[in-house]
Amino acid sequence: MAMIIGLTGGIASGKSTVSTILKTKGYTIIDADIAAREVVNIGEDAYNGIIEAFGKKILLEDGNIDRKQLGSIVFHNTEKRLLLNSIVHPAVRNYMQKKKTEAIEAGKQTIIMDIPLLFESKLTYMVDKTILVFVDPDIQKERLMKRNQLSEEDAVARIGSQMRLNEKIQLSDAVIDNNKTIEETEKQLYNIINEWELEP
Ligand SMILES: CC(C)(COP(=O)(O)OP(=O)(O)OC[C@H]1O[C@@H](n2cnc3c(N)ncnc32)[C@H](O)[C@@H]1O)[C@@H](O)C(=O)NCCC(=O)NCCS
Ligand SMILES: Nc1ncnc2c1ncn2[C@@H]1O[C@H](COP(=O)(O)OP(=O)(O)OP(=O)(O)O)[C@@H](O)[C@H]1O
Repeated sequence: MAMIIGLTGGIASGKSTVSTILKTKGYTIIDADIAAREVVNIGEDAYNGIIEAFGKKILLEDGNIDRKQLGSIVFHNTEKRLLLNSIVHPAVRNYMQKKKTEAIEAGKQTIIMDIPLLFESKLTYMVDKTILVFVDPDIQKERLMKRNQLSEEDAVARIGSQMRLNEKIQLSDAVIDNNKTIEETEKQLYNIINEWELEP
């Protein structure tokens, strides 16, 4: 029976950093952010839904969604963010479920589902256990600003749109403190893998 692990954490907390380590160890990763990009490709259902809801003004010259523009709208307007979620999340759930079934049929013993909004979107029914990657708020903001070239205001708006860290810590089966070096993070990850006897 495959063990399904939910990997989550606030924006820029280090989920992709941890999932990359897992991938190099041969684990199967199903990434919700990739799913959310796939389902809004030109011609996909969510693509048409976004244009209906936000108008063609959020398209680039080549017809693709202008992510920067859409992000600047939804992270400063809760109603618009929830509207976007209502369009994209059902398609993301279907995509993730399909990939999970494929991985189980392929005989994978452990499947990692990297889902930023695992708790916010109440998706814990999809997984057996959860790992939370966390950082202190000031480090999170600094890393997000640096990685995405965001202003402090935009970084704070994105961080503020997600569940509070202490709530997520309560809900998680294991936590990884990603405030220090990546080597330190790796050690905590290996402890969890050994304790839970996770095989790829
Ligand atoms: C708003 C969009 C266009 C911004 O795109 P952009 O390329 O700037 O960000 P990207 O998609 O890489 O997301 C980066 C991070 O932002 C956070 N985030 C993204 N969407 C949301 C959201 N609706 N609510 C809260 N946080 C979010 C997550 O931590 C995510 O890992 C895009 O994030 C999007 O379509 N969001 C809606 C779908 C969604 O909720 N994705 C999150 C994972 S399911
Ligand atoms: N321990 C660390 N020390 C220094 N920088 C780090 C560390 N962990 C992650 N980073 C950097 O912080 C940024 C955010 O990390 P990462 O992209 O893994 O977060 P994430 O949780 O996947 O973000 P998102 O919510 O956007 O998916 C990246 O630029 C990454 O290189």
